[in-house]
Amino acid sequence: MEDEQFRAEKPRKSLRRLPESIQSLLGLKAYLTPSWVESVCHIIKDLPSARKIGGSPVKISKKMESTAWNDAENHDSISKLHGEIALLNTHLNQLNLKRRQTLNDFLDLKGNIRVFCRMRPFLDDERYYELRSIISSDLCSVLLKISETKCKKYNFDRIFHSQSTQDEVFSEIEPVIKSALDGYNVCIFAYGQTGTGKTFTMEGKQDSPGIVPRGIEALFRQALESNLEYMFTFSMLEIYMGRLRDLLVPRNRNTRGHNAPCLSIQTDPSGDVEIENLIAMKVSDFNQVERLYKLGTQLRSTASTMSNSTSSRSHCLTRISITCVGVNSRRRETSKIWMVDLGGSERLLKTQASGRRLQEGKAINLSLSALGDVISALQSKKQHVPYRNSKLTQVLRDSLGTDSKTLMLVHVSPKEEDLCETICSLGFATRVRSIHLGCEEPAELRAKREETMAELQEKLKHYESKCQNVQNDIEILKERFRHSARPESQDCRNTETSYFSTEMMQIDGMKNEHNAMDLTANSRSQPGFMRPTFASQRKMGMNYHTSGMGVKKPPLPSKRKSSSVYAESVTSSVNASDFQSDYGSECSTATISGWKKIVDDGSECSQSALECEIKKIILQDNEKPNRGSRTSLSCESRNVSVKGQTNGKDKPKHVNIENWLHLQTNKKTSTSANRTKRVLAVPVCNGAKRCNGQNSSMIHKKNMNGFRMLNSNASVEQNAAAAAVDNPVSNKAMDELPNSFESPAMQNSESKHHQKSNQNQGTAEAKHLNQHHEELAKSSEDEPPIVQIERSMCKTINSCSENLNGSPEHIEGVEKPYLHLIRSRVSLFMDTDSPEFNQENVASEDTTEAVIDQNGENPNKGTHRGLPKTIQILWTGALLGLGIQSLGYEHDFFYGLTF
Ligand SMILES: Nc1ncnc2c1ncn2[C@@H]1O[C@H](COP(=O)(O)OP(=O)(O)OP(=O)(O)O)[C@@H](O)[C@H]1O
Repeated sequence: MEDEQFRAEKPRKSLRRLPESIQSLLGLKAYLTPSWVESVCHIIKDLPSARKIGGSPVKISKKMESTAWNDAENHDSISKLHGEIALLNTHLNQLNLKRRQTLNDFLDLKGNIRVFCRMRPFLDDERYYELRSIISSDLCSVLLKISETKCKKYNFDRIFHSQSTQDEVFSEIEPVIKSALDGYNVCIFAYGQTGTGKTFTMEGKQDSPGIVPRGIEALFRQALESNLEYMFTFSMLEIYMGRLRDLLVPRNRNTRGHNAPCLSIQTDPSGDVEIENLIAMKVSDFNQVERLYKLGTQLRSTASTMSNSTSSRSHCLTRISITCVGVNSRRRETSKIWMVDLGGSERLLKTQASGRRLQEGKAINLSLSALGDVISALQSKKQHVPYRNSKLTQVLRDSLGTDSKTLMLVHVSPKEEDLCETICSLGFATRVRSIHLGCEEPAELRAKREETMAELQEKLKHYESKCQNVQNDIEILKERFRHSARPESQDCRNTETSYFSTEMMQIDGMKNEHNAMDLTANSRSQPGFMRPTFASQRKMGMNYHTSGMGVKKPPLPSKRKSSSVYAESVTSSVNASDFQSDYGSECSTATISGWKKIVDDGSECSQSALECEIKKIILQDNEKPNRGSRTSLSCESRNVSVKGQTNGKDKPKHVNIENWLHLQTNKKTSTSANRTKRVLAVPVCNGAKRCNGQNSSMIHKKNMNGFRMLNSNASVEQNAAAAAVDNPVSNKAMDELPNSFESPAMQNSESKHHQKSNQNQGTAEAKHLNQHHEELAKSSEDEPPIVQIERSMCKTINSCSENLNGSPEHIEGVEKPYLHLIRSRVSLFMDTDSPEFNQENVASEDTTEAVIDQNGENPNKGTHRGLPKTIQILWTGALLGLGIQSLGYEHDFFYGLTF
């Protein structure tokens, strides 16, 4: 019996171990012959399953049995948990739908366009006036003391008196922020006279943050609490004197702002507005937004006025776009919140502004008036809404209307001397409310409305707490799920990609940048008439950042792109390291229809998606959205995009905001260096001494050459700037550079500072320059002969130039007349022949432009044109002569020539 049992056990044991043995042997397969490996593989394939050996079920050991049982149990519990989570999610979605509906009803009753009034307190230096405040208020009305005997009452949706806190103000704002998450466009304005606290309300102070930081914080918090996955992008722009300017791109004064891509407003047939070329940075936490916002506010146009030392001279618009795909109950797939700090309204007669301040004031007043017209038309449900009357209303077109929520905070000053402005502001508010004095809502109706609103508010609270409870349950289940799930399933979960790829938005910027560079490069190789005009270059952002050369270029997008070109640009992935771009374009509304198509099939784009880069649709190859799987993904992947900020595994591949901010900081610090670029065409490169001579025009040309050779080197720019200090022409050019944005005071101080530092650096930099020439010459061994000739010539010129004062006639074996010839030749090489200097030539286009700017014509024009041909002819002739001589035909040749 025992023997039988032993015999029966033995093969079973060895059979059980067989797969393990073979597997371990397979580990050594690198060392075994291929035929052996093949035969072993066949054995594995032919091996009967563990359960059936010899036609009858094999007895499974207790341990295996219990493991299998555990596995099955585990599997059951996991699938049960999965089911429960899915069920709760469905329930949560239903609750959310009800909550959304209730909130919307509540806001509808409150009014989709509401006007609040905020009274500024007396500031420390105004305490003297305190007793003579002209304004008093209750909850919904303001009483303005016009004279000793006359008062005027203005009604609002809510009044914030002078002691109201930022918290109180935000309590009215918070519901509309929720509404934005639900897919409604929201617009919040701060309106008022200069110095009445608009920026204080919107931005706030460190200890009392305003609507923008609170709103953004609330957005992220609410997104976190929700079971949906959101993607946020941040943009900031200003409207200054009727022009749009991206506040996330520092302007370059030297190119008159031409390096920044032109922002243009696009509206699609459905009425959605997009701003072409506006940067939309993907943000996933409050910190990122805060830093971007700081960058934007630093770049905003402000100036000191009689009323406010840091008066905003433009309208500052902050936009948060919220995208949530696959939730049908949401009003829109992408909604946006605009938070607008309007420029201060002012009575120009009173401020006695002149010049630029006057123009700014006029522009602000005009656009405010247009805004008033639009809101008033919307309130009174007019057929025609005059959106087109100003840039401000064009930009906000889709966020001002019955389908969106608009809040306006009108700010007033309590000072008696500001009475006229206060009357104007309150008059504006009345017009915006479209409720004429005496035509207020009857008390009975109002009471009924308030009653319904209170009911809705209760209902809303109920739904919110229910949603919160369900959300908590889901979290608990998820936690259990995480614990009980096996590593494989966790791996599976980890590989689930978030719908919103981390690169999504920023990469488009890169692509746009690359395309822009590509266009620039291509356009250079095209004949002049085929190149895009300057205006169209700006529109495409082509002349922005020509410095980022050497980047692999995608195909040139044509004006009317074929769908295949677009599909390529949409789906190709971009390396993190490629991120050199610092701007991107936002999808214009023309592309929206195309976008939807791409989201569906990931490869096609309709013809309507032309003229601008598709920003939102650029996904990694492996991250094409799968709409069908959205519901299941949303639950888990939310951790990646919103919650999992600290999750190492889910870290974004690009720290784009870091890059961006770094780039912007660099750009800001290099603004002065850029400025010198524009005067680089002006004399002196090799030492400031040479500038003083009377041959300034000749030296001018020489230094153009020197600059081109080393243009990319920052020290050269400084050197040239140092040289420019000695040259009155260049200084004049520098001072005369038009600056449509910065205040003259700023320009002067910057310019002075710059000149001073350059003077100090001049001599040292000149030495450095020469050293650099030497280094370049040393590193030229592997170069083509033509480049080597250039280098040796440059070297000679430099050494000649250094000795110019000591030995004017004959230097290092080069006679002075030939020196100019060599220089001219070098310049020719650099202009046309040497591929090495192409980049520098690109950058030096500005230089030429600067020279044209100063003198009205290009001094280089025609100077060298005839010379190369003459030299070439002479050189060819000499070679020919030598050849003929060596052949012994010189007599015949010259004899023939005489005839
Ligand atoms: N509610 C308030 N509580 C305390 N200080 C306030 C309040 N409102 C405004 N201030 C102060 O008043 C001054 C002017 O405010 P602010 O710069 O916000 O005005 P503004 O309307 O934005 O002006 P401008 O239109 O010229 O930009 C600031 O010093 C600000 O701190």
